[in-house]
Amino acid sequence: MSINMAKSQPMLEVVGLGKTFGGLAANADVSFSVARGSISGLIGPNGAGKSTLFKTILGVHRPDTGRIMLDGQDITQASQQSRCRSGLCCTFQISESFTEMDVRESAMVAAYCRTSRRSEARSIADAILTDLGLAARAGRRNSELNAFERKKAELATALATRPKLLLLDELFAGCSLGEISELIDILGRLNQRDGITLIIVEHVLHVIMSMSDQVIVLESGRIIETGTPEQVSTSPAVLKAYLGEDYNVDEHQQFRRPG
Ligand SMILES: Nc1ncnc2c1ncn2[C@@H]1O[C@H](COP(=O)(O)OP(=O)(O)OP(=O)(O)O)[C@@H](O)[C@H]1O
Repeated sequence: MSINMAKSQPMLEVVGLGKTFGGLAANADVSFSVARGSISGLIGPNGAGKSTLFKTILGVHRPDTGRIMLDGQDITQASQQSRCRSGLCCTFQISESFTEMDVRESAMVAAYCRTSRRSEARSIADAILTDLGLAARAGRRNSELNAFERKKAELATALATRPKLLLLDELFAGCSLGEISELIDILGRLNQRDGITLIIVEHVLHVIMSMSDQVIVLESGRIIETGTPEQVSTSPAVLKAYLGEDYNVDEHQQFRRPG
């Protein structure tokens, strides 16, 4: 494959993905693609199917229909570990088994996905902790961190796998305005400086609208709109999904809840 072809190839391509639980279609005929080096926002009302889609992309769920291509490689049947080695990772809450580890050890465990050498895993972990402003907490147990430090430790652990595509599930939830702005700076750096492609699921809509190159909107398991933040924020289908039939569009045609 020529270099130009590789560059134009999407980082992620999802085609006709479907996942049902019992009789409920949590995702139905979901198709979209994510450009290399871009930031995509995935939004939708509660129960729209966002987490199910993330989990299916990550290999937690097996889809009933459709396929998933990561950087040109079909990963539909791949294990979670193999997806991680192929460069797909998510931020996940530090589980019980990690709470008694220190911050550096958690990141080192993740770095072993890239190297079997302890010294190298340690230098990967330390470089990331320094970059995220967590170096001074490297020797602290995860259980000793405050909520925001815990989020950054989760991000550090995900980054230690050296992802090319990182899925972020509600990273901004519960953050103060100052913390939101710090996270936006960090994610911008990871995207612009390191070339990491990002997909962000978030209920904090102004974050999605300010950061994303494209926004994908799910409702009842199906994509109802894909476009730039501007296109999505004025889409009648999106307004109806969020606000119901009786929505009003303000004089700036902006997407916001009334009141
Ligand atoms: N493991 C499961 N077993 C059965 N039903 C499930 C399972 N996971 C999700 N669902 C159902 O699938 C639908 C989509 O759920 P999902 O969590 O993907 O939505 P969401 O958009 O992430 O919602 P939220 O914004 O509230 O987190 C919901 O009706 C949910 O109850």
